[in-house]
Amino acid sequence: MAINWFRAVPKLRHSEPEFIRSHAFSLSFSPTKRAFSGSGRIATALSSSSSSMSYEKELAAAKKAASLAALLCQAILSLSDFITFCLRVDFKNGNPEHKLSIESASNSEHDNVICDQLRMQNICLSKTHVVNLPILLPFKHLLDNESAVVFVYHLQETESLYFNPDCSLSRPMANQYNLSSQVDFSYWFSLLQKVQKALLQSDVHSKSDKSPVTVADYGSQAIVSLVLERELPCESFSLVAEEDSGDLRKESGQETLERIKKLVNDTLANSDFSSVSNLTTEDVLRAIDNGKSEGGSSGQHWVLDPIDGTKGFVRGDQYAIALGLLDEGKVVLGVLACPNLPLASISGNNQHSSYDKVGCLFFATVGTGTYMQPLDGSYPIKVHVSATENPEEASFFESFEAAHSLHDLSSSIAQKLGVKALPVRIDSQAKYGALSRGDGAIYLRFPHKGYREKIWDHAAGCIVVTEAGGVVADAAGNPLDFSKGKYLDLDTGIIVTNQKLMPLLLKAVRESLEEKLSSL
Ligand SMILES: Nc1ncnc2c1ncn2[C@@H]1O[C@H](COP(=O)(O)O)[C@@H](OP(=O)(O)O)[C@H]1O
Ligand SMILES: [Mg+2]
Repeated sequence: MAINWFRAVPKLRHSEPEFIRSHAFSLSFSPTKRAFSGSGRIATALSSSSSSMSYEKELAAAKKAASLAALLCQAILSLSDFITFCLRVDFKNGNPEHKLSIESASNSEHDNVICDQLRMQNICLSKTHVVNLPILLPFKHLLDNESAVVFVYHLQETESLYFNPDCSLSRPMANQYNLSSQVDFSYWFSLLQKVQKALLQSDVHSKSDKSPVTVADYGSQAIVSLVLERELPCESFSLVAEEDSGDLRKESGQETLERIKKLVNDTLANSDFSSVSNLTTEDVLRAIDNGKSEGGSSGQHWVLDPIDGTKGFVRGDQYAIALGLLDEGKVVLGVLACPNLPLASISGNNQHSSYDKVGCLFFATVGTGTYMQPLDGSYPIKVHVSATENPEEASFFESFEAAHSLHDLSSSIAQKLGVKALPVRIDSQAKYGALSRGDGAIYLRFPHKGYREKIWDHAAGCIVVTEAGGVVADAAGNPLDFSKGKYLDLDTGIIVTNQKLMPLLLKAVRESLEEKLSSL
């Protein structure tokens, strides 16, 4: 037996990972632990190199797939015929009921509906106007709220205007437009009052079928599915992914489907996969539907969120293409492409970075650590979570969207820990990526009651953080269980930090949850 092993080694290094799992080491290789058991020189050598040897090829394929999908998403964001304008009003008190969000794509009904409504209000708000206007909006008076954030998009430009209760503008907008709190907002006040009325009267926000995010979501899923299938030909290819082709197969989905096909073909044509680029709509639909698997505790399953943080994507903020690999129910590989994440730290304490370089790829395989590589393809570096033992120095991450996580609860936990920095609120699993390189030390996620977390929202992020030395757990301190199908069965929430801070964090979480319960 030992001689057989010895002979198999050089061959296995270049052979299919499936072959390793199913045949050669059936007696000595544990698929669950991903390790070789046995004794002596050969077994030791094998066990020390087993994970990198087994997942090398999968990782290379996953990196290619995620990078290409990221390229596609960026291309979509830069297409003028998709995002002509998008006005979003978001209230800082975090109450989702008070949220008004309008996302629009040019040449679509949305623009026309909004423009018609505005015309009826005697406002001529052409696309050019929207682009050039720094929309100054003292929403405090308009909606009797604490403060508001307005986002105006055009092509790749994104401006964020922060209005304080005293109607002054927060930086950097004030600087950028050379404005000060002395500016007379009265003209804008009346204009925007009318705009808001018009927007509320229109029902555009319910018609989102042609939005760029739809095309990007499907396109990204199709690309990842095609690349993985091509790179890792294997009979039992299984993909658990967020989207399915149901809506695209309907009559109403045909225009969107054509757009997706074109973008997917264009993206592949400009890549190593140019030979796959003449896809028909049926090819695209089939690639999307590859993601119908349910996952589970046996075998291998790829887990994909084609655009995680869709709200951030539309806002022009953070989003991620997240790809994980489950093997016997455990996450063994993860890749996160974060096209908008600065290469420099985004911790609450980093006041100085200009964030001019963005786009990061994080990747990890079990037992080999986590790496971050700029999306432009330059060299990867090994990353580690923050080593801080002092919660006062730790800044923490949470969802940008208050509807996705209870900000009040996080704030109570942070207060108990003595965290001084303000929360860093960003969308998507970019939080896991940022945490893995030590930008902050804690990530807190407490969904509203009844919400069930999905595996594609955490699989890649989880291994990226754990391989960088962090711990990902539910609110009771249990590791996340990815073996139950599409959903994670969780105790209350998800908390992430380094090993030293975890006991303190768990204590603060327990106390805050008890207080919350007793106040009900
Ligand atoms: N009510 C809710 N509570 C918690 N998470 C939610 C939610 N509604 C949607 N989500 C999930 O939150 C993800 C985004 O996470 P984050 O808040 O960290 O950006 C979404 O991923 P998608 O954007 O891929 O749909 C979605 O799966
Ligand atoms: Mg998601």
